[in-house]
Amino acid sequence: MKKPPTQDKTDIMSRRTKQTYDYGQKNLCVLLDLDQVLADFEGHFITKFREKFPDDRFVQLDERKGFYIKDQYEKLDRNLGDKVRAVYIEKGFFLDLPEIKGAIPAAREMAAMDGVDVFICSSPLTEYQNCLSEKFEWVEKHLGPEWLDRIIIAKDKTVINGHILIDDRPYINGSCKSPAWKHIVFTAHHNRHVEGRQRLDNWTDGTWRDIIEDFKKRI
Ligand SMILES: O=c1ccn([C@@H]2O[C@H](COP(=O)(O)O)[C@@H](O)[C@H]2O)c(=O)[nH]1
Ligand SMILES: [Mg+2]
Repeated sequence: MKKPPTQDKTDIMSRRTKQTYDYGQKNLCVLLDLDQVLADFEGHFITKFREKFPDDRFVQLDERKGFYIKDQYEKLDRNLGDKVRAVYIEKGFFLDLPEIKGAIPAAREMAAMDGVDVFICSSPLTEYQNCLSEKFEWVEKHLGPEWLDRIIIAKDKTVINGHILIDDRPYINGSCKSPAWKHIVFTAHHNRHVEGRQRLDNWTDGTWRDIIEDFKKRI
């Protein structure tokens, strides 16, 4: 465990988070996914897809099934896969994602809670050219520049340390077979068929506070 700093309060890491030092207490480390947890990827996708391809078939939100939109559209028509991709790799797509209702005030309140550190943990598209910088811009625009130091970009979230990962992707696999975090599934249309998982359904009914308080007691 890290030793407490001697006197240098300008140490950059101690400014970034309510850092856990070896004072015999521990902060709960919460990892928040970005797309479909803080930012409405699916809703924005449909709007943009219908604008760009008004004559094509599309999948209504309440008919979504499976994590990747592209996979479901390709089942409708195999030519739709490239059109789906064209929508979300376009410049501005990630920057213009609307907020998931209540996510921003909840993230701010969570980060201000005693004994809680919050990070944003997001996977980039492999076609990262617009997506990567726009994820940072989105966080700066919606949460503020002080949150830029809390962004973790990882293709493989299983190797990231933390106590809780709140993420809409129902199955998160990677090279670490027993990740440090407990996965709380953030409910989305595409994952509502998945059973037997601890969930957070929304940011508006206050249940996120109960989850955080419960985990604070367990660490
Ligand atoms: O249908 C799709 C296609 C791509 N994505 C992308 O996957 C990652 C997931 O990111 P998280 O921040 O971990 O949610 C991201 O690059 C999306 O653009 C998707 O979510 N759905
Ligand atoms: Mg997501």
